[in-house]
Amino acid sequence: MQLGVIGLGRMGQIVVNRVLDAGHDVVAFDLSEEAVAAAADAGAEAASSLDDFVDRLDEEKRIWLMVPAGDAVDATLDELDPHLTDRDVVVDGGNSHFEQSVRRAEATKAAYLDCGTSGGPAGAELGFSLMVGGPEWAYEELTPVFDAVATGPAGHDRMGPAGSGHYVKMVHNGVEYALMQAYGEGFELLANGRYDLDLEAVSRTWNNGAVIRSWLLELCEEAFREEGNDLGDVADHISGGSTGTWTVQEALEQEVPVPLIYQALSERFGSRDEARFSRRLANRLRYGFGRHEIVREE
Ligand SMILES: NC(=O)C1=CN([C@@H]2O[C@H](COP(=O)(O)OP(=O)(O)OC[C@H]3O[C@@H](n4cnc5c(N)ncnc54)[C@H](O)[C@@H]3O)[C@@H](O)[C@H]2O)C=CC1
Ligand SMILES: O=C(CO)[C@H](O)[C@H](O)COP(=O)(O)O
Repeated sequence: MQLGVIGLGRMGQIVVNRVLDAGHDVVAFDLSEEAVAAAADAGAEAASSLDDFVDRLDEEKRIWLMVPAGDAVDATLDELDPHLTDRDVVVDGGNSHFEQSVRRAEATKAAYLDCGTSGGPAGAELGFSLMVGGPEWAYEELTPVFDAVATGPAGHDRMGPAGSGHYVKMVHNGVEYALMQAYGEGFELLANGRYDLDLEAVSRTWNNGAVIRSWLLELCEEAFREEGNDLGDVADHISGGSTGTWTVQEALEQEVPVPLIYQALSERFGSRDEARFSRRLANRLRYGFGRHEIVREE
């Protein structure tokens, strides 16, 4: 089978490598010439432009987009669309908002699969978990590619119609935020608690048979091993946040309570402002109502 891949960054390069390793052919394009050269080194056919990319594809085109979510997806689809027919299949493997995916699926001539991808760059070895939405025939047509990119046949499934793949991935990310918050709070208590603990040893012990073992906990173990028990100079600042925001927005719309996910998102936003206004105001108000000493910046 032949697959065209557009977007050859951290994730797209893994898609290319895994599809090649499974014995398929890959045509690769990226705005970055270095990224295209790296894909060519791995065995892909290099495309020098989007027109060149389309020319190199078989008549029935199978295309995987792994570009940043948002404008890059629309820009790529706008350029591709004049070359597409209803026998072609386009997969968006990025973290697009599910409503954008529904809109794109309606707008493009090709069959459109929205594919939530989990596993991060660490998925290079193991393969990813893929949550796919869109037409059944297109999902079945792309199954050999999904088998290769995922951990195997059990690592992907069709969630439902257009948008459902990215919807499930959005909720996955909300859960990811809440789990990180829970581990963070537990380790913060251990770090400031009654015993002088080796947090790498705690996470290693938990990772071996404990109820709360998980990949995120393995990453906690790695973090304490590599950064030290106090996390060294790792700053109090959490970037990202868009997928968690979408999850909370959707929960509000559906009137489903998600307090843990909301709290985790809120902590993330709070971490970007070292001198939180709300904390400073509370500091001043305690003086107002109780004449508690105002703590001033040094
Ligand atoms: N990094 C991660 O852990 C995960 C990322 N994702 C999603 O996968 C998608 C890609 O992420 P990464 O690989 O991490 O990003 P990246 O920034 O490493 O790579 C993006 C690549 O797309 C290329 N690109 C941008 N606009 C383009 C265009 N118009 N035409 C052709 N190439 C273009 C860039 O040159 C770059 O090589 C994003 O939607 C991201 O949210 C999903 C799951 C995990
Ligand atoms: O999807 C992911 C992990 O599952 C990506 O790492 C993503 O970047 C996380 O989303 P955000 O930056 O919105 O927190």
